[in-house]
Amino acid sequence: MEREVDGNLQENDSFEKTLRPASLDEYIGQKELKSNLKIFIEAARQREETLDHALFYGPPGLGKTTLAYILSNEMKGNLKTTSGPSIEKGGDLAAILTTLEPGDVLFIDEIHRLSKQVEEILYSAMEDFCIDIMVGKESGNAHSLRLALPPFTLVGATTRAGDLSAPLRDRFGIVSQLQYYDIEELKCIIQRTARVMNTNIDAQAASEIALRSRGTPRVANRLFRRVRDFAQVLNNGIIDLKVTQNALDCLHVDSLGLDLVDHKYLMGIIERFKGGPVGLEAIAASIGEEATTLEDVYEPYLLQIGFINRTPRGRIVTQKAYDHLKILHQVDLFE
Ligand SMILES: Nc1ncnc2c1ncn2[C@@H]1O[C@H](COP(=O)(O)OP(=O)(O)OP(=O)(O)O)[C@@H](O)[C@H]1O
Repeated sequence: MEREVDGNLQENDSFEKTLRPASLDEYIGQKELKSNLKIFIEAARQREETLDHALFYGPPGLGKTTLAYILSNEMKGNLKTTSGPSIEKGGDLAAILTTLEPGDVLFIDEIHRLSKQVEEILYSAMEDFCIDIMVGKESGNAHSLRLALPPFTLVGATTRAGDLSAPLRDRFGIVSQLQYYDIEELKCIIQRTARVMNTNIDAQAASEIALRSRGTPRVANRLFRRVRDFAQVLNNGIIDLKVTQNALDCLHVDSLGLDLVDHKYLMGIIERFKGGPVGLEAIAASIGEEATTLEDVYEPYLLQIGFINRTPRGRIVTQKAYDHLKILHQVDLFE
C-alpha cells in the first residue's frame, strides 16, 4: 500500500524534479551542513581541485539527491546518477567511471547496497582516481590493466549508514547526516513549491501542511499537491486553513502526520503487548509486516517524535503516544 506520508520515492512523485532547488542558497534548512559545504566548495574552487567525496545519510526524502545535484551545479560539473543495486558487476562500475569527465559528480544512491567486489573497485577510484581491470581472460593471457580516471567527486547517499563498510566510509572526506526539518523550514519549502507551481497558499494552510509532513520535504510536497486538488474542486482553488484541514483529514493524515498505518503499529503494541517492551519480530508478525519495513519506514519518525522507545528488551510505546491517541495508559488502568 502506498502511503501519502511515506518518505520513500513513489511512482507519481515524478513532479519532484521540477521542484529541486538548483543552488545551496535555494536549499532550505540543514543550516550547519549547508554552511560547511559552502566552505568546502569555495576552498576546492580556490585550489582549482574537485570537491572531496561526500556521503549523506538519513531517512528518505530529506534532500540527499537534491544535494548531489546542487554540488554538481556549484562545482560546474556534470552529474551522473546511479544506485547501489543497479551496479551488479565490476564491469558495470568501470563502464560508468570511464565516461566521467574532469570535475563531474557521480551520485550513487543506496550506496550501502554495493557488492563487495564493486566496492573494492571503488576504493582505488576514490583514492587514486584509477581502476585496475582484468583483460585477456578469453585468450588465456589474463592480466590487469590500470586505467586512469579524471578527477571526480563521488556523492554517496544511504538511509542505512550502519550498513556501510568502514573502508568505504573512511574514503569520504565529507560525511554528513541530514536532519528532519522543523515546521518553519517545511513551511518555507511548501511556500516555495506553491510559487514554483504558480499557486497561492495562505500562511496558516502552509503551516498546517508543515505540521503534518513528518519533518520530510518529500512528504510536504506530496501533501501540498493533494491539498491543491481538494482546493481546486471544493474551494475555487483557494488554499486556506479550512480546506487544508479537511483534505488532510480525508487522507487520514492526523495533526502530527501519523496515518492509519502508524495507528495500526502503535495500537498493535498497546493492545497485544500492553504497550511493550516487545521485540521487533513479534510486532511484525502480529501486524503482518516485514521487520525491516517496520525498522526503516514505520519507526524512524515515531522515534523522532518520542512516541516509541527502543530498549534492549524491545519497543515501548511512550506516554506521549498514549496522550496523542487519547487512550488511557495501562499503568493508569491498574492504579
Ligand atoms: N532543503 C530542501 N529545500 C527545498 N526542497 C527540498 C529540500 N530537500 C528536499 N527537497 C525536495 O524534496 C524532494 C525529495 O528530495 P530528494 O529526492 O533530494 O530526497 P532524498 O533524500 O534523496 O530521498 P531518497 O533517499 O528517497 O532518494 C525533492 O523534490 C526536493 O525538491
